[in-house]
Order: sequence, then structure tokens, then C-alpha cells
Amino acid sequence: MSSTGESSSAVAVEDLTKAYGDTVALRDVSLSVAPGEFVSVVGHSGCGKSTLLRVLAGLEDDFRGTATVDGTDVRTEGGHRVGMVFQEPRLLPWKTVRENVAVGLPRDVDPDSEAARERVDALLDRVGLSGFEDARPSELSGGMAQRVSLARGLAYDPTVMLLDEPFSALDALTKYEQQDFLLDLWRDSDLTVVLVTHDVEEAAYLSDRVVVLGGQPGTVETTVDIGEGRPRDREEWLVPYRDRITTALGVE
Ligand SMILES: Nc1ncnc2c1ncn2[C@@H]1O[C@H](COP(=O)(O)OP(=O)(O)OP(=O)(O)O)[C@@H](O)[C@H]1O
Repeated sequence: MSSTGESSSAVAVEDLTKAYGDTVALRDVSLSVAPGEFVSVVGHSGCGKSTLLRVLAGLEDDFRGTATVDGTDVRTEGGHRVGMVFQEPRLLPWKTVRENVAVGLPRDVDPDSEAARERVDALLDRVGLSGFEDARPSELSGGMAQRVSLARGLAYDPTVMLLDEPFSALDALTKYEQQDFLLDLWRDSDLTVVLVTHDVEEAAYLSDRVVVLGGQPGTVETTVDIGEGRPRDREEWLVPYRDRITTALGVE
């Protein structure tokens, strides 16, 4: 890949192959995500979706090919600014909401400083949780807990947000609310989003583009362009995109 290509993409993956021992999770995967783009990655269980996010988050250093965020190799320690949100909020139950978000602050920020407190409280305001700063995770609903984990991911001031099935543990109504919440947050920011999901409708509803991974090891089957038009209808509008994605997945 040319250096120009790397620097103009928020995320650039070229010929990525990742194995865990004898298990090859991803083979020759290439994809790029433009700054500010919202891209979803869908695929059957075990096709390497989480592995792809782990590579982008800098959590894996043993792979072949290249993976960059904002033109910087993901293996460069502290070199790229990504935030990560998982399926479960993974909050520390003994810490308050404010303290949980502060866990995500960069290492050079003193979490006890006034500046850190202001930054965390501003983030909690941004995710609609003002007034819950001193609450414990056990006092929150599932959707609220997931927004705390989003705020924790944002605390690092990321350019790229990686989300690994963040809504799959929520009931349908809460899931819709949180999806719209994420869209609003993304629209009001410069964030690039890479969302992993096996919910095809979620991918079509939220994304500019959907990358379909398939097989074991996972490879890119196809990419479906959804476009930028929003707001979207969850019913008829979704159907043709959903059908194209499910066809690519080999689902009837
Ligand atoms: N730490 C690990 N050690 C060994 N094998 C692993 C590890 N993590 C993932 N794998 C294997 O790599 C493959 C891809 O796993 P991965 O979790 O990335 O898939 P996925 O598409 O995210 O699946 P799911 O949708 O079920 O979460 C699977 O065969 C899995 O068993």
C-alpha cells in the first residue's frame, strides 16, 4: 500500500492474516475506512470479526500484513487513538460511574485532577448521563451501562471508535434507542466508527458501508454500499440492503 493511501484512510488493513496457533482466524483481509465514515463488519460466528477489531485496537501484535489507524501501524505503542466498546459494558462494580469513565483517560492525565473530572463529566453529559456521576453500575439499566462504557471509550479522545456487538445483549426497544443514540453521537463528532455485529438490519440501518466477512478463516466476501442518507426507515427502506447482505452471507 502506498503511504498516501495509508494517511488518507482512518483505518487501512492490507492482506491481514491472523492465526492463533493452528487456527487461522483471518486470511488476506483488506479494507479501508475513510475518516468520519461509519462501517459495519458482519459475518457468521467464528469468521474473525472480533479478531479484526482486536488487531485494530492494538491488542494483537502477531499477524501478517499491515493494519494502520490514521496512517500509524497499530503495533506502535500509544501511537494511535482508538476507543473500544464491547458487548458487555465491563464496568468495575466497586467504582462510581465517574471513576469507571476515568479508567479510559490517557495515561498522562491525572485521574484525580480537576481537569480530568471536568473532562469525564463533560463526557457523561455527552452520553446523556449527567446526574449519574456518583451512581454505581448496579444502579444503571443495561442501556445506561453501555453508554458509560461508550463514555469510557471516548475518554481517550479517539479518532476511531471500535464497537464489538455493543447492542446484542440489550432488549429490542433499548437496542433501537441506543442505535439512534450512537448515530447522533457519531454525527455530532469527527469520529470514524467500525462496528462489528451479526445483526444485518442493525448494520444496514447504521452504516455508510457494510463489509461482509465469510468463511473460516474469514475473508472479505463483499462490501455493500448503503450511502449517507439518514434518517432511515427501519422497515421497507432496509429490505433491499438486508437482502443483499444476507445473500452475501449465504442465508435464505
Ligand atoms: N484467543 C484465541 N485463541 C485461540 N483461538 C481463537 C482466539 N480468539 C479467537 N480464536 C479463534 O479464531 C476464530 C475467529 O474468532 P473471532 O472471535 O474473531 O470470531 P467472531 O466472528 O468474532 O465470532 P463471534 O461472532 O462468535 O464472536 C475462531 O475460530 C476462534 O475460535
